[in-house]
Formats: sequence, structure tokens, C-alpha cells
Amino acid sequence: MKATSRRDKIERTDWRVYLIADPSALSAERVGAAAGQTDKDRRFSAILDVVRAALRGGAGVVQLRDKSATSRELVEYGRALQDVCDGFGALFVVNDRIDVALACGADGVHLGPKDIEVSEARRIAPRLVIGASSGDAEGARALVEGGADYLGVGAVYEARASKADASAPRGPGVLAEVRGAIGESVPMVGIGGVNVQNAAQVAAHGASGVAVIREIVAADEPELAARGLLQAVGPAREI
Ligand SMILES: Cc1ncc(COP(=O)(O)OP(=O)(O)O)c(N)n1
Ligand SMILES: Cc1ncsc1CCOP(=O)(O)O
Ligand SMILES: [Mg+2]
Repeated sequence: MKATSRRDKIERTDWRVYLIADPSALSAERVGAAAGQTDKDRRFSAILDVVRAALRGGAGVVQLRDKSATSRELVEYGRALQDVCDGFGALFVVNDRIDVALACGADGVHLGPKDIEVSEARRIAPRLVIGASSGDAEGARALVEGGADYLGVGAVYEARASKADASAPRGPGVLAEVRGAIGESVPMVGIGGVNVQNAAQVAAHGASGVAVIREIVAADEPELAARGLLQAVGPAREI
């Protein structure tokens, strides 16, 4: 996203549909049909197509999450995705890796409990948008106090097909608890097993938006999937 400051980026972002671009969720058919010499080339070409489609459908944030790519590949993929997101005015975030986020000029980084701490990341990279994962109200408050710019809260529903070590479903009530604890200080997206059927429930419990892997990456028509989520979430919250 082309914007002057971190705060500007956070405020200009449409948080309602947050795509986690994880190539491991692509169907074999989509990878097989994509352009490229090697399987890795085809996987990245396929995920780029999915990202473009989701952005056309209204996704406002894209995260690169590829647990099997090398550091070099991540930087190459990240540069390409940042470029695509810039074209749509969307925010681009790298999962786990602050070094990769800085190297590819990403807008931000998403950090979980096994990644570098938010306060450390803030010290190293004052201009990066920093997202953090949370599963409860107390942890969420600490993350915001530590400098997190937005939160990913879950797993709201069953998500272990996409993330083997995801928590058991916490239910949408966790979103209301976290929102109660952090107030309107930062955007918060609900994550884990979110789909077009339950997205409205996620929003109704105080989330600014929904973060999804399978619902878009594994969809036959990712553009329609993103558009459906956007409609289900409804009008954007103030935060
Ligand atoms: C938006 C968003 N929320 C939560 C997560 C999960 O992050 P983490 O707990 O670090 O797990 P991995 O995704 O790294 O396996 C996320 N990636 N994005
Ligand atoms: C990365 C992540 N963090 C918590 S659940 C999850 C996976 C979400 O994937 P899906 O949207 O396919 O359930
Ligand atoms: Mg992580």
C-alpha cells in the first residue's frame, strides 16, 4: 500500500477480508494449470493468481504464509506480492519473518507466540505494521500494550486442516471477550475455520474482519469467495 506512515496504512486499510496466501492450500488442479517450469514456480504463479482474484473481489489485506519456502524464495515472493497489493491499495504482510518483511519492503509482519516478540519487532522496525496472534483477552491486552497494530484472534472455528497446531475451536465468544479487553484501540480479525456461512457471526462478535486460508485459496472462484465474505461481514467498522 502506498501511504505515508504506518498509522496512515492502518487507517486506510479495509480489514474486512484478510487473505492468508498459503500455497499449501491450493488444489492440485489449480497448481497443475498454472504457468511455470517447476512445481514451485507453478505453485507461486497459482497463488499470485488467487491473490489477484481475491483483491478484485475486495480483499483489503494479504499475508504471505509459506512454511516450506526458503528465505530467498520468501523475499522474491514477497516483493511480487507487495507490488500486486500496491496496485490495489491493499496492505501486504509477511507471516513470521521480520527479516523477510524488511528485505522485500513489505508493509508489515504478522507475529505469533513462537515468533520474535512484538516489542522487539517494534524496536527493530518502527515503520512496519505489526500484527499479532491472540487466543484470549488477557494476552490480547498485553500484545496491544506491547505495540501490536492489529490482532488475529482464534482459532474461532475448526482450523486444524490448515494449521496442524491450531487451538481447538474457541467459538465466536472469544472475539467479544478480546474486543471487550482492548476496546476500539486496534483492528482485530477473526481466524480459523471462517467461511461465508459464519463470517457474519464473526463480525457480530466485534471483529473488524475475517482472516481466511481455505475459504479463498481452495475456492473454485477466489474472486467470488472474497466478494461473498465481504458481503457477509457487512459495512466496515470504525476500527
Ligand atoms: C491474521 C493472522 N492471525 C493469526 C495467525 C497465526 O499466527 P501464528 O500463531 O504465528 O501461526 P502461524 O500462522 O505462523 O502458523 C496468522 N498467521 N495470521
Ligand atoms: C493460520 C491460522 N491461525 C489460526 S487458525 C489458522 C488457519 C486458518 O485457516 P483456515 O481459514 O483454512 O481455517
Ligand atoms: Mg507465526
